[in-house]
Amino acid sequence: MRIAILPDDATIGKVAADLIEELYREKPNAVLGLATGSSPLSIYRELIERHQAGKLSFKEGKAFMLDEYVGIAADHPERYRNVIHTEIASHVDFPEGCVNGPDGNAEDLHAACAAYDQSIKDAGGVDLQILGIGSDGHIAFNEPGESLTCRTHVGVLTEQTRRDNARFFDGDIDQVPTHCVTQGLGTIMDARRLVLVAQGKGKARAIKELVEGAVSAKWPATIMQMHQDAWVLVDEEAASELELSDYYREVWEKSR
Ligand SMILES: N[C@@H]1[C@@H](O)[C@H](O)[C@@H](COP(=O)(O)O)O[C@@H]1O
Repeated sequence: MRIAILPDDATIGKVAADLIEELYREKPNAVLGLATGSSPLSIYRELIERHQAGKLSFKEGKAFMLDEYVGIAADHPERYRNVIHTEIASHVDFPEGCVNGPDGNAEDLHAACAAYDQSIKDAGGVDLQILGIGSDGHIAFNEPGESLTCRTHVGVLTEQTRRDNARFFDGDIDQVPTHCVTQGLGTIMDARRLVLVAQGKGKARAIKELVEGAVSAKWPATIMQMHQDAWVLVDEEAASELELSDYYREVWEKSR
């Protein structure tokens, strides 16, 4: 893994956006994997700025989202499809209909999950997947105990995740949906590059497990240790429990 301990969120956004800009320069029809949550917002701000400055275009691109709540109202601002529209898609130039997300309101959720995996395959796979991480080590909505190879599926959110996400639902855990549809860890691992970002003390334990823990379903993000091109971009607080942080800093400096 490439581990970067960076001074602040703005720098995390810049480093991740550099990777995405480089991708679209080399491959204008690249497929980008989009994540929700607060962690990727600095990346989206950078991408929008670069797009508005004429340096970056997604006009031949496609995007796939990671996950969605089940049963959330179509016009709910926290429906991930709406969040992605607000935070990034409406500000850049992906062609109409080219930003895809799993359907949490499908009549047959299992069929919709299988169809979603197929649509990612049909698009040629994800070139670069942006990821955040839950405080319990989940990526997308793959909670502890999930199969390390699963495909897009219906999942049950842990109480910790619902508590963490209650801040987006008037601080009321009862308003947070109990189920989700999510790309599986197997689906995510098929992306050609993974770029995970994390900020703040609340992510320190999950980052320690991700980078230095044993690969295990208890901490689903640890599966990234098995990926050949995984980047972990964190701030000082999120890196604060890493035992080998001095070494990671040295490697990062020497490999630039
Ligand atoms: N499903 C999302 C994840 O994709 C996200 O990475 C995580 C962290 O969120 P945040 O970045 O707001 O801390 O929580 C949510 O539950």
